[in-house]
Amino acid sequence: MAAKINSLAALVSLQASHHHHHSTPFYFSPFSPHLSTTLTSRRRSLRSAVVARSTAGTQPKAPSDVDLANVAGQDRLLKVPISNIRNFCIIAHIDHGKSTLADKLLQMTGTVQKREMKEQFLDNMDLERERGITIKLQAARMRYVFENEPYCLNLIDTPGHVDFSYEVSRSLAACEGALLVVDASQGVEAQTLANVYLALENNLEIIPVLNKIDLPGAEPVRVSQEIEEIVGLDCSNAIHCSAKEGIGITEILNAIVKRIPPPCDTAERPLRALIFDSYYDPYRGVIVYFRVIDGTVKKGDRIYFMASKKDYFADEIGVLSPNQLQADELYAGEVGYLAASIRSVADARVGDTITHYGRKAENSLPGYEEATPMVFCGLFPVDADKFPDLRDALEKLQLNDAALKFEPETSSAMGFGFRCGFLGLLHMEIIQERLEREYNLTLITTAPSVVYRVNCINGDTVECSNPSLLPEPGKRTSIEEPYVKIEMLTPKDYIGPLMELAQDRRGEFKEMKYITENRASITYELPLAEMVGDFFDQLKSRSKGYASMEYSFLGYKESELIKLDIQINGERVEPLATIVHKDKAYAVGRALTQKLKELIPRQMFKVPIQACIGAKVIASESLSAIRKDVLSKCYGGDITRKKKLLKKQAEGKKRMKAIGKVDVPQEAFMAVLKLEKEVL
Ligand SMILES: Nc1nc2c(ncn2[C@@H]2O[C@H](COP(=O)(O)OP(=O)(O)OP(=O)(O)O)[C@@H](O)[C@H]2O)c(=O)[nH]1
Repeated sequence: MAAKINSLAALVSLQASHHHHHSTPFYFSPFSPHLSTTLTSRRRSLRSAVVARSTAGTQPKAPSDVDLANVAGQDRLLKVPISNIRNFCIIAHIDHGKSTLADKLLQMTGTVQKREMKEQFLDNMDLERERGITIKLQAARMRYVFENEPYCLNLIDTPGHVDFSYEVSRSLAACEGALLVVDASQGVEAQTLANVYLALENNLEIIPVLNKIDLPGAEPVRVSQEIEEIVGLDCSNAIHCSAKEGIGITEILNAIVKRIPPPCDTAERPLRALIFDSYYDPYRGVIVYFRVIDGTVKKGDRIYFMASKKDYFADEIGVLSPNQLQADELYAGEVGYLAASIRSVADARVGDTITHYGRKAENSLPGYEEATPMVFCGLFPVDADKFPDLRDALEKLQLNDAALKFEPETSSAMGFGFRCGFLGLLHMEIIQERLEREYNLTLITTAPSVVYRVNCINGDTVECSNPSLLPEPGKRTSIEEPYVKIEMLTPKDYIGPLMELAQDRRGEFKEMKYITENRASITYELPLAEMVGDFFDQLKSRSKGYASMEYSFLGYKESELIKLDIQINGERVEPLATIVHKDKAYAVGRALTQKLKELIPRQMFKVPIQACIGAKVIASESLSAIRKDVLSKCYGGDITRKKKLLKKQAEGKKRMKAIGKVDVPQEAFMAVLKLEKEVL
């Protein structure tokens, strides 16, 4: 299964994937409720199976029941005293073995069996699996007996990608401890570091785990030292394990019990439960995943969401084993789910606090944030009739994704579409792909853009994410753009090429430290817009795959930016307009016009292709005219070939956008947009 990652996906995919036979997520997809096409019909049956189970309230006949058969009734809910509850998550860099380890923990505790996991959990997240990343998170409750005492271990999963770092921080806040999994044949990576810092901020007990010790190249001692030096974490009692071979799993389970503290017993206080995930289920409304911090919540309770200020009745509550299993009541320290006929995830956002309507908590839990889109692009259906379908699809996706923003946009070239805002590039890529795959829409996507702040002469500051709406030069005094801080971790051999890359992207060098003899950390500040390119691909290729990186948002800074327009046959093509730094305008203009010349089929007349700044043409190409009919080539020839050609032409036509008199194939847009991202 080749991961279909184009440069855009990979670019920000700080951890883009090469997981061809990636094993894992054992969760079902919160992204899968709206299903279409063959790909998803399997998901539908899975989902209804799960729904049927949890609503029927019967003991489901899943393979895990064989193991749990002797654990009757309430015991299936794993009720234990709070002192025997442990809530933890796993922090790991992509590919270091988080999912393999999670699977093993579930198997060893008899929570799920191997077969069930494959069929039931692994198949659920095609999109995630292809990308080899965990997009969204869920939880699983395990029963583990240690020194004759039953324990309830709640594993809360964290998404691995920086676009979702807010979600990561909320799931960490729902735990008392974390396993820090590091590949003993690799070492600490940038992404791991970022999440370790988040865990430390949340006061989590961190258990270092060195995975893949079965590999001949494993160097657990060296990697332990690396963790001690970089993270400052005591690794004298780090656990050596092989998730694949099942070595060290019992030690990990024992360490979870012994080293991670139990939750505080605050069941008497007014209810406060932290939402760490939610997804929209078309049958039951939003399913909310939460950790009870204080108090208790019962089935039927009238609950109140403190940030969205909405109230609902909790029709159903339960635990995740990892299938949903109904319960009557959940206490402080426990992790579970609830359904309350909530119509949109916006009402039950990650990070919000659930309390009782009748006995409200005084303060909500700290850390709630509104989602702020960082990256924008225009989405237009190739077929104009599909505009209402696109709107419906976006509305449905939004039910499940409070971070997705969109508003209608009209463009003379593209017709009706939407300008959409995303948390980051991976998020954007996921939404685009779901629209195409699950809703069968063929879309033209404009180049992703960041949000610029334009200071106008009249004193106003306007936010602009759409290059074609940038106020005229005469009306503005300056433009500010968002900056990020990036930290790259790399073997010392690649320091040069990576610094060159950052410098090319208008990066400002901040610092370099050797973290071990052979590895360095390099910090730069650079414009976010420069990362909305093939930055990550470049980082990987220039370091032969060895470097990793992490970025965080810094704030806005003034830059010398201008708008670059493209004209085809004298007509401005708005979707191809971009905002570029003035020093790059010529190079970008030249590259774009050349690429367009290659991609636009020749017409019956001569077509000039130009790049302009205002009225000034800075690069220009021209497409010469053709006269010959395409069919003349096989005139008198074989009729099936002729039919094929005609059919191909007709198909090509559908995917064309008329720019004035010129038909521009969608491929040209795509290629140019990609190029823009690369050159910019
Ligand atoms: N040799 C060896 N390979 C392992 C071990 N654990 C995991 N792997 C392999 O490493 C690769 C990545 O493992 P995953 O568990 O998918 O990694 P992950 O960190 O969960 O990655 P994401 O889910 O994509 O974030 C897979 O090919 C695993 O089979 C191990 O202990 N030894």
